[in-house]
Amino acid sequence: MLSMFDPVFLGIDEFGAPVYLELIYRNVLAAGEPGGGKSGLLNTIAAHAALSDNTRLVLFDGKLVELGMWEQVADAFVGPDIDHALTTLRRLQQVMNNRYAWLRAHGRRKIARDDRLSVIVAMVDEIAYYSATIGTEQQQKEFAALLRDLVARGRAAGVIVIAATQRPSFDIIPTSLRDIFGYRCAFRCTTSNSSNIILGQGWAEQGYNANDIAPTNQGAAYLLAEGGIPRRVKVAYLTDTQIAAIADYAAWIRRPTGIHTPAGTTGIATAA
Ligand SMILES: Nc1ncnc2c1ncn2[C@@H]1O[C@H](COP(=O)(O)OP(=O)(O)OP(=O)(O)O)[C@@H](O)[C@H]1O
Repeated sequence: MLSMFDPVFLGIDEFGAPVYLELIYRNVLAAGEPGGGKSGLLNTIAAHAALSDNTRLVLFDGKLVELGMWEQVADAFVGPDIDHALTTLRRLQQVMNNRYAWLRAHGRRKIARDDRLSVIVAMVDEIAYYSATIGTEQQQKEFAALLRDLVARGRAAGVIVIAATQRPSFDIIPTSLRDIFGYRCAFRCTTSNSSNIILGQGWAEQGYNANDIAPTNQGAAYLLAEGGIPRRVKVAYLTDTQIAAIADYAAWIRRPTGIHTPAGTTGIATAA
């Protein structure tokens, strides 16, 4: 089986060579204008996660349909409900805290493949929906604070955050949040400033400008990995039929195994 400890196939670079991401111990921020291809990236990562051993998905999708096809393999699927989103994030925070207590007790700093602790992949499509659109201001602030905490502290505890937004502005992605994402992926942006908000100040002026991506080139993006130089990529795209087939197969390989008996019976056959 695949594992989240293995590199995740993302797509191809401008020379047609495959691009892989080491997602374990890292987070991904994807942003760009509507229709740029962010959901394609999320679905490609979700497919790897769904097919991965010992991996749990926690999905936040205000539109229901972007990540909806993975619901059957997700531990939690949060739709347009801020209370559900907050409860789920608080639970993730608790899991993260418990894991840090466990790591400390074992004199360790981060989880490893052999620990057999599950990797938790939390995906949010779209950040702004929960942090600026639904709910009260206090709920939105709590959502932003919990998400930031997961991004900042989750990595070593095996919690990976993949978050997307079509609003690359300072109110949705403040610099302090952006900078703690190990990978940033800028799909087509309407302005150079938006591109800089995703990748970092100054990249557009050096020629790495997501505003230059043609509107017809969906799935094309600049990918920046920690400390590197943005790289032009074309993200792999799964059609709805392919996603449905992968999700079905993932549900099958994740099915409960062993012998189950109906409630109230012993499961031992008795002579008539
Ligand atoms: N990598 C790709 N290769 C080819 N076509 C793509 C690719 N990514 C996206 N597309 C096309 O662009 C359309 C919009 O893509 P997608 O839904 O991923 O954009 P988005 O950025 O998530 O939009 P939104 O912000 O509205 O959710 C898709 O329906 C598909 O037709």
